[in-house]
Amino acid sequence: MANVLRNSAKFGFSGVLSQLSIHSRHGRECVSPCFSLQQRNNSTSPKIKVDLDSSTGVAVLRMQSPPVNSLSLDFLTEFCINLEKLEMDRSCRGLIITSTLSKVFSAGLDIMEMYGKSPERCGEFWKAVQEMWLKLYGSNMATIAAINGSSPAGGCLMSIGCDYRIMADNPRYSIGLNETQLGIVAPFWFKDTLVNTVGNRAAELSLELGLLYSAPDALKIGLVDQLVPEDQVLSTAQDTMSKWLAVPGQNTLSHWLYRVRTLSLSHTGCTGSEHSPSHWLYRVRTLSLTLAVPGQNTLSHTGCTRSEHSPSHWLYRVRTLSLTLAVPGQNTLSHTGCTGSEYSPSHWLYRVRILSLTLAVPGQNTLPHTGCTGSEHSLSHTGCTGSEHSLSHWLYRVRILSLTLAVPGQNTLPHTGCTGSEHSLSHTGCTGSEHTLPHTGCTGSEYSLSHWLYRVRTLSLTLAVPGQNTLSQYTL
Ligand SMILES: CCCCCCCCCCC/C=C/C(=O)SCCNC(=O)CCNC(=O)[C@H](O)C(C)(C)COP(=O)(O)OP(=O)(O)OC[C@H]1O[C@@H](n2cnc3c(N)ncnc32)[C@H](O)[C@@H]1OP(=O)(O)O
Repeated sequence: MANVLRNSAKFGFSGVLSQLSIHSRHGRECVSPCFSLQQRNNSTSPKIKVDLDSSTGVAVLRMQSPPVNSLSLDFLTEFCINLEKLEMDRSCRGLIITSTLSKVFSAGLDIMEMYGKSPERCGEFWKAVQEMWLKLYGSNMATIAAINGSSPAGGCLMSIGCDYRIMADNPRYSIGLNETQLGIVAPFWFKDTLVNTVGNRAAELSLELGLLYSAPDALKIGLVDQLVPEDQVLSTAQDTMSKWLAVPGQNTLSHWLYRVRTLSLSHTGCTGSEHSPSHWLYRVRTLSLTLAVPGQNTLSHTGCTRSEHSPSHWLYRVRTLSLTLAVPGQNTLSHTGCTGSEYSPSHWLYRVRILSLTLAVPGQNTLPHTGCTGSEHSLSHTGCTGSEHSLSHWLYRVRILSLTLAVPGQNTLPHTGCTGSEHSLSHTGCTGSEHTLPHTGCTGSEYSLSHWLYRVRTLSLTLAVPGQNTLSQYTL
């Protein structure tokens, strides 16, 4: 193990990944539909065993790949095939994932896959990792991880990709995204999933320090939901599953809406051109930010040359910052107008973020960071042209009006200066069917206004960026 990690470090993960980026530029396709699972599975001995109980509609997926259920390309391929089959089987409503090995749930990504492989193989492997997460996190089944052993890194990702986590109450077992400790950085979508699970601060600490939590500590921070004696992990998962399945429609709207944000902002819906969000998200977020090392040229596009921060510290923050501001098709941080040393990035980014969130006025070009040259943060910039409205007055009204009165398809926001159809749903910039309202199951007039407003509000807050496409929500 140590040798593997040493070799990986010697040859450099970043080298591998930059090779991968070149490969991606030419070969990247949509993750899900184009992913040729069948072609990749060369393994003969099954690494996954699935038992579906047709009376309960619950499947138990057992990982059985000694010594440690590491996530190799073969393993992931088999895992995804099985998941896909279950997903398509309408009789299956719940999925429990566990391990047949003693002491280990999964050791995470197979280190050997990240060492000395061709760019093509790296690309296949990395797609498979993403596919595993997308399928799990986007599953329509209720999913429970029955964690009966250690679950570091990719194993932890697999666990937090599930709806619920039950872990063996054994302090020798650990779980967490420890990549930083290995000298690599957890991709942003690992981070997003962790944030969704344990919250910002715990995720921040966890990622910067590369922490592995013992089972009791994992429970304390909410990384797992329940600890039970080791021999009861599976039975508890089965009991818990029956409760999940008793919730009407649990795996439809509420389940999905919560996840759609993470999924849509990540890299689902990869469909096209070089500047598609997926391309951008993958390359800029993962590559630039993962490979960024202060003092080296990788961060030069951010204008940041400071070396006083440790990489993990920096990477975590830069990643968050860039994710917040990145605008596809533009240079990530330059559009913030941060051109000199007078503002540290954190200073600037904090302000930009607050300003964007508070001053943005739908339908107007309120905070085009690119064009801000001086007086841009004055009140007039908000579109408020007279002294009769104080800033707080304006912001209060706009915010309330925007959120409360918006009725899709109508021009309910004149106060904001919107003059056309821009407050119809299309205003959200949804360009594909995946981000449209039907996605929520809401199809029109059968819903009352309050029903609608509730959904619109959630959707608007979640997806809508006036005048921009949905995925640039991270500009907020
Ligand atoms: C191609 C794309 C390149 C992208 C590069 C950029 C990177 C981007 C970021 C990627 C994010 C990474 C996510 C990951 O998951 S990285 C993997 C991290 N995993 C770990 O740190 C776990 C390491 N393992 C352990 O801690 C222990 O093994 C464990 C607690 C799981 C079990 O302990 P136990 O004592 O029971 O077993 P051993 O340690 O003795 O191990 C037994 C054998 O298994 C081998 N092993 C262990 N882990 C792995 C692994 N992850 N991959 C491959 N092999 C593994 C170990 O070497 C032992 O083998 P030998 O018996 O032959 O020595």
